[in-house]
Amino acid sequence: MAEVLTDKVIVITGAAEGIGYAIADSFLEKNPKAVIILDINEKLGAESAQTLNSKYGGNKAVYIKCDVTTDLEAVSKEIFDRYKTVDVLVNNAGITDEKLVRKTVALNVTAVLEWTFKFWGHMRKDKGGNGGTIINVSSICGYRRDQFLPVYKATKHAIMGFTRTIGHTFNYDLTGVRVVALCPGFTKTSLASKDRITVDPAIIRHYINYMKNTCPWQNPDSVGKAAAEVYEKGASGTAWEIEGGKPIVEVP
Ligand SMILES: NC(=O)c1ccc[n+]([C@@H]2O[C@H](COP(=O)([O-])OP(=O)(O)OC[C@H]3O[C@@H](n4cnc5c(N)ncnc54)[C@H](O)[C@@H]3O)[C@@H](O)[C@H]2O)c1
Ligand SMILES: CCCCC[C@H](O)/C=C/[C@H]1C=CC(=O)[C@@H]1CCCCCCC(=O)O
Repeated sequence: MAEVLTDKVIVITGAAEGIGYAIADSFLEKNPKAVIILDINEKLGAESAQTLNSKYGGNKAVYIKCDVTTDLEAVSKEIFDRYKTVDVLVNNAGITDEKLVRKTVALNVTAVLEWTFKFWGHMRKDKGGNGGTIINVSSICGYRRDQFLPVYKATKHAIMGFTRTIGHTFNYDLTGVRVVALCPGFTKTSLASKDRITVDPAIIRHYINYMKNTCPWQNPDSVGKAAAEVYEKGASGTAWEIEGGKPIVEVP
């Protein structure tokens, strides 16, 4: 049976812009109780919540300033105190920076694991929780093979292994918490904009050709809609590709 977002309390990390914002927008269409936007960008976070509230009414979008690499304890406590029950967590915040290995691993991997465990603990039916869903944003870089972005690829592969294990049927049957991965292809956001390229200069020419000739780009809205579909039908431990705005496909 399809899961529904109606009346759910949803937390999305890195949702001030880009894919996280598009997921917030698409989930608000389904009439949830609240969508909590966590982001380090205070100005954009507040503006984004305001834009979404103007669009949907009801002040359901709420911005809380948060660096997911340092603020887990304080912010999760604030959320649990205020809302009592959280039904959905989307671990979306992420970066590509091939030069800052520790920062990239801290955000793309360590934070995702720690936020998952905190909310998994809160949601676990066998520990008195109500069950729930955790969506981890990986990437096509979580399973594709090419010569680019080794650091970023390592982090997104890690998210695939983690999600498939913690979301394994055994763990789902034990806890009632669903954990799934979303794997977008190239999506027009700040993360993928050329002025932020940190790729080795020796391969940059190949990278630009690759981007020009091989990459079906999509808008963040396609990923937002895909996330709602994955929420509705994705079994625990599965991963879903969304590339070029085409229909979602389960990653084998
Ligand atoms: N854009 C793509 O092509 C693409 C493709 C596949 C997967 N992804 C993944 O999607 C996710 C979102 O990427 P995007 O393209 O929307 O990026 P983006 O840069 O447009 O947005 C990322 C958001 O995360 C926030 N953020 C950064 N560090 C943070 C921190 N420490 N704590 C809290 N918030 C923080 C930023 O302020 C920003 O609002 C990432 O995990 C990325 O790896 C992106
Ligand atoms: C050198 C890059 C070649 C691209 C090959 C790679 O398989 C593709 C990666 C993008 C597709 C989905 C993503 O998450 C990825 C987002 C790409 C963002 C690129 C930003 C590069 C940077 O800022 O260092």
